[in-house]
Amino acid sequence: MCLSEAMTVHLVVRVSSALMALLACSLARRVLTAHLQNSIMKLVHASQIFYRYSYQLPPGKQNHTCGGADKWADFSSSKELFCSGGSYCPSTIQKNPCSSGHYCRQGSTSQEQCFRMATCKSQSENQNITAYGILLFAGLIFILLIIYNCSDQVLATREKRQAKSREKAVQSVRETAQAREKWKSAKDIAKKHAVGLSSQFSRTFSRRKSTRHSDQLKGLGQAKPGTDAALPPMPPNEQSAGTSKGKKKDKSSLTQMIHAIEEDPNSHEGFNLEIGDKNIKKQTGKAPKGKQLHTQSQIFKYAYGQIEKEKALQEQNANLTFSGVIQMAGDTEISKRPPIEVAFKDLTLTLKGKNKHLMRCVTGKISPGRVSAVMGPSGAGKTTFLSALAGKIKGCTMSGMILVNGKMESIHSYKKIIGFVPQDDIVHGNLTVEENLWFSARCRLSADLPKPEKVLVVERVIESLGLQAVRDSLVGTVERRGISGGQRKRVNVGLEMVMEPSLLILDEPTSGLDSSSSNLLLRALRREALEGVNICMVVHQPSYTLFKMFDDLILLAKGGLTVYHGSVKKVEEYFATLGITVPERVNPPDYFIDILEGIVKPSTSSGVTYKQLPVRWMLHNGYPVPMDMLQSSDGMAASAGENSAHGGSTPNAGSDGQSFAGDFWQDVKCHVEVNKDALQHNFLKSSDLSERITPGVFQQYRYFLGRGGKQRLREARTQAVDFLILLIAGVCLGTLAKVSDETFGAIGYTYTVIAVCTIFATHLWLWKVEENRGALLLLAG
Ligand SMILES: Nc1ncnc2c1ncn2[C@@H]1O[C@H](COP(=O)(O)OP(=O)(O)OP(=O)(O)O)[C@@H](O)[C@H]1O
Repeated sequence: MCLSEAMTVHLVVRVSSALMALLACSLARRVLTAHLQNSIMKLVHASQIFYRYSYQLPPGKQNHTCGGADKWADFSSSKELFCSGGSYCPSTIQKNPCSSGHYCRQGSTSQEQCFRMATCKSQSENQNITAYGILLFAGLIFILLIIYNCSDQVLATREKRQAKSREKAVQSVRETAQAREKWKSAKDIAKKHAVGLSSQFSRTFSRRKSTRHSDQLKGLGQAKPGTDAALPPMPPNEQSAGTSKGKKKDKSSLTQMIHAIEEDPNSHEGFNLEIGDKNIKKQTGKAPKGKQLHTQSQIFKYAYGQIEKEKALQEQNANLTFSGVIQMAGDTEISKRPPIEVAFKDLTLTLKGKNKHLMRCVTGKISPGRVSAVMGPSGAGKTTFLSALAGKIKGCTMSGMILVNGKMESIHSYKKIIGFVPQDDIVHGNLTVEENLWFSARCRLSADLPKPEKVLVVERVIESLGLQAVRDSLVGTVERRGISGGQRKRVNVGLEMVMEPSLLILDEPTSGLDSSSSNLLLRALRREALEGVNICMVVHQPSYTLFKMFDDLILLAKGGLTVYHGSVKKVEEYFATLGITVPERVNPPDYFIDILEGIVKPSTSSGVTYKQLPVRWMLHNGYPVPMDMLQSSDGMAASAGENSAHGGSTPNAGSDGQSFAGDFWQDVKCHVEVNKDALQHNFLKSSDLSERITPGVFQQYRYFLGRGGKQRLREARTQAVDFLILLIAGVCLGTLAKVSDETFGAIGYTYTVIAVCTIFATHLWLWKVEENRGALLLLAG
């Protein structure tokens, strides 16, 4: 009975049942009593879930019953329960050694044939598959080497092709522009000649005409029948057709040309652009939407052609007359964005839970088409002010009003057309400059805008931020050096510019930039303002030239109090009314900020102190002044601004006398409030008034996947090295660790886990070292 049972056991079932039995045995031995074991065994038996093992009789006990197989046995202490490895047991009484070319694992009832390239000596328990291992190892190394060497090539080839078609487009546009210039100058010459000729003709004709006319007059009465004079006068064209055909035809076409030139001296009639927008314009009758353009080269040609045209228009603008400006304003070519004007009245922000004022009684507005600078000492609340404007403030209660386009609407309703550039970088280091901009444009521009138009937007931004030279360069990460810091800052700004915002808010975009880069950036922003964009930015220590490039200034004192808000041109005039004059050769913004910091004592005859400046501004504009501020300005109480600036108490603060539990409770409350705000900010939907339909979630997810793929491909080199290290580690440890049936290679697995952890820990450490190295280099410098 035992034998027949043993012979019917299938290999797979046997292994699984052995595994189950092993686990159960080792556990049961420790935990269960013998009685419990028997009960379980009976249960298992009755359920018929498990098959029994191939059983081998103890040596020398031929008549031994097979009852032992029905009992649980501890595998680790009595191996002989199974047919031992290297032999096979066709019956319970027979044990044969495994022959060469075969292998017999523990508990075998027959010997197994070795695989083709594997070697099996006689009495082998396992086949030797080293050859397979070497092949696999070589194959994996080969694949990793391919990834290491070619991963960059895939993207590089694509980029090269794109760059080529772009170069071609630039070349063609340049040629077109040159040809256009030639055509224009030829036309000018022709025009001059034509005008000369026409005056000559008119003189000759008028002479002849007068002669003929007098002849006609003379001959009217004496004309003989059958002569010309008797006939009614012919229309001039017919006349010319009838008589001196050649000359007169010349004259008429010349006249037409003169008229054409006189009507539109800039027309390029007779001059066909290869893929110029003018041609398309003629077909559609209005500005092209790029729908007809399909190939990359066509799209680039269109974009560059358009940019060239805009440049020419700008050059013309430089010496525009007043009437020219009026014409320009009506020109549909200059696209205007939907305007966003933000007005704020008595804006006060108080930190929840702590009752600390971050900003107080700020009143004013920022307008479309103007560039406003927010300045003030460090910690004055500039970033807080920008965040409040953009509707990004969290953990604060806000009082006062914010009006958008004169209405009480939530700023969130316009979020699709509001760009926000934070202080920290938002670029992706392992994408190129162009890829970063393109991703932002695709996700945030209107979904129905055709691709060529999006390309045009991106190209325009690259051009205006002076990023052409680095457009194909990686932005760079800690591990991989990329573009310079200044260029990186510009890319940050570009990410928001490509979404064509109506309100653009920037937090210190010029920090860390040299004066020429700052100038370039501000010029680009001014160009945006020309399109009606409302620009508001925090700027630190601008040079005088830069300062003069702003339209408006919002000067904040510590505690988020306004000291001045108005035109840049009038700031010195205002401070002069307070008796504060900027000394010679001192940069006005630097001087004002030094005063607000308390570093410089204003040289004033009126005795105004820096603490009084916010109240003076309020009184100057007739704004209501809170009592505590009024008292503080009179020197009767501690200044609210000063308190806030130094992190002290404000209206209801009284933490000094609070117990630890009270403080803790305040902190918890504050934390909850901040999280609540964050949740509301992310999940509460406000109505969309931006009139822009951006790509849907799935479309954006598709773009995101594309970007992710590129990033992974860029990191492929590092990952290939990681896998190579893992592979070698695995081979080494695998060779060292003995794999046996009892442990199921658990030691090998443990080693591998340790190796993986070590490698990742090393990576982390390396990143830290890199970061610190950067910091140390800075310190050393
Ligand atoms: N969420 C907040 N929790 C606690 N304090 C805050 C919070 N937000 C701002 N503050 C405090 O408000 C003050 C103004 O901060 P803000 O970052 O607006 O200053 P800033 O003028 O932009 O400074 P800097 O020029 O140095 O960037 C600081 O004292 C800051 O500690």
